Amino acid sequence: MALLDVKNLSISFGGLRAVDGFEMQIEKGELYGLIGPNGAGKTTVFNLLTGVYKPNEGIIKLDGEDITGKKTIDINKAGIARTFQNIRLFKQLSVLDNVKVGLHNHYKYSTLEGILRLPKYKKVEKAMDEKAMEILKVFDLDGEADVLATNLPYGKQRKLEIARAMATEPKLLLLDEPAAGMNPNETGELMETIQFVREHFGMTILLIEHDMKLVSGICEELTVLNFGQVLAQGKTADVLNNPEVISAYLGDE
Ligand SMILES: Nc1ncnc2c1ncn2[C@@H]1O[C@H](COP(=O)(O)OP(=O)(O)OP(=O)(O)O)[C@@H](O)[C@H]1O
Repeated sequence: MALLDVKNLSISFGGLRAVDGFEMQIEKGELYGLIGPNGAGKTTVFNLLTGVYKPNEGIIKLDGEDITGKKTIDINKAGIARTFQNIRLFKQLSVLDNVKVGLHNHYKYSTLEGILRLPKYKKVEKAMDEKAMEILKVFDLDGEADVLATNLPYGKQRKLEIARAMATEPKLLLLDEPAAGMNPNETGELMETIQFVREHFGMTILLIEHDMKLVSGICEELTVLNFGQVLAQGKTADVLNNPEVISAYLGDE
């Protein structure tokens, strides 16, 4: 059974069918790329997978569970976490606190326990600090735990966003253009981070990316979207050599 199984997914905005009959199956542990020209509908697919938009048609199953049309928070609890095209960190919080935000699905105390700083609150906060530090160590960000997120260099902000997503303990990690705005060195490090996350956590990863070096370097499978529809799907090398795919990209220049 595929970890992510999407069938006939569609959404329209006014007269525009932004995503049209979209299908995709991702197996556990796969590193999968979603590519396509600007405006093809890639981010809209992510927004459908994460409950930001409800589809007009179609079914989304995660690990056998129907998550179609559920709220974002419930989809995150079911096991999908994401990062955004424009990094969305809590910029005025510390690196440690950003990761703790991601832990809140799994660590609970009541509002009253929090306001009154009761022993349960203190115990849970301590456990969260320890867990967040553990995650930061894995991402080699523990040295910057107390730094405000806004003061991290760009590449590390991206890494922190991935660390925060991983703190929610997802089954599937969605990365929306992780290399956007990066120089070649930062992109190289990002590729290593993504491969590390896949290997260390056995994570299944779906990423949207325009950087073909990154896509061909780390993705095993690809889906190409064009005008909301799947243009090609399969092994990365085969898809990138597909003449229809090449012409869709040249048409975009
Ligand atoms: N909320 C919305 N309301 C109206 N139109 C929308 C909405 N969201 C997306 N669209 C339209 O749907 C189409 C697909 O947009 P989307 O952002 O998914 O493309 P994309 O493939 O991610 O593009 P890019 O690579 O430039 O980020 C575009 O024409 C966009 O204008």
